[in-house]
Amino acid sequence: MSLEAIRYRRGSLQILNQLLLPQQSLYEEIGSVEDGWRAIRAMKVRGAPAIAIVGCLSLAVELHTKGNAEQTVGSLEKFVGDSLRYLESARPTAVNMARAAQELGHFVRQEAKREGSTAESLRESVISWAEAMLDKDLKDNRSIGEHGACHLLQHIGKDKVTVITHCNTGSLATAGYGTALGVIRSLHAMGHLEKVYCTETRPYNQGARLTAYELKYEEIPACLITDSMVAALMKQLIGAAVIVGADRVVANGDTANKIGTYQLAIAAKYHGIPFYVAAPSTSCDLTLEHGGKIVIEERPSEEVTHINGVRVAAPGIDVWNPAFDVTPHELITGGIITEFGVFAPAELKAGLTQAAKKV
Ligand SMILES: CSC[C@H]1O[C@H](OP(=O)(O)O)[C@H](O)[C@@H]1O
Repeated sequence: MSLEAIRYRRGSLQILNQLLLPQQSLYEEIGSVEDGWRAIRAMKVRGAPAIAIVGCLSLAVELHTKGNAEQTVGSLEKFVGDSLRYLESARPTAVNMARAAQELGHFVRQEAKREGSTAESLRESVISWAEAMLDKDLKDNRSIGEHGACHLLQHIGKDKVTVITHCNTGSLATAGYGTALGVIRSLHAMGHLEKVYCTETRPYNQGARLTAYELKYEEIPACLITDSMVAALMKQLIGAAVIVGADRVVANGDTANKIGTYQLAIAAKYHGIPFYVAAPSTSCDLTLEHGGKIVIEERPSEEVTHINGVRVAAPGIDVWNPAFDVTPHELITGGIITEFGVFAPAELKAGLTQAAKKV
């Protein structure tokens, strides 16, 4: 069984504090929307899908444990709407929390208008909606794993595939199994994975601290490299592919992902290595026509100048610390792997629109 970033039962939400991994494996209670916002902002929990799931479940837990008899349908509807907008503000780039806020907000407005709706029935509906996100994300990730593994085997032309991946897109970024790491898990389970090279992913070190941890935990053949080693590695690889996750894939296929993804894509293009993005449709935002519209989160300079609280940079030096960059769709040469299948960037919008009609 893979690691659990999120532990939930009705009335209780715990998150694995990822700032402490791999040295310490400690779960923390999330008892309210405020707790959820703080944990997401501090990156105790991170990863586009996990952010949305923890955000919505923090609301579910607060509704279950602090809901009161004085609440009316109107006051509850307002509380849910205000809470969702607040949770969206924790981190702006990943679209999943914003999508969940929009969809859950629409659901609540519809439920509130329903004949016979009560505060209790509305509270129950919101909690169930949030709880359903866990199973859906896990199901989506297994489908992404299957579609991605099959596509790679058909197109890489080798019985065993070597994969380069960036950041963390596994069970620690989702409800389980992972997106890009889900494809890696599927290739490994099918006996078609040669090796995974995971980048350390400065400055938060999701690769060295989280992806390496997941891969070693499951004894998946892996090798850790620094971000600066990627091009030199690519020069010597045969039968390789790059698979990364996404925080926001927009209508033309441009993709916001962890800082460093863009240069990985440039190096892959130069070396003729197919570059894939693995993302559920919940990480796609078809309302934005291109990547120039994506807001890129900038984080505290201490994340660059310090590691585990120890200063590694000269005092007083200026720092630029964007958490993400945008990879243009032209560099996503392998395709975009979703739970509905693998799409070329130009096919994504039509493919997801068509798939959504069948759901
Ligand atoms: C399946 S997670 C997608 C995405 O989220 C990560 O960012 P962060 O660790 O800052 O939340 C990274 O960009 C992953 O690729």
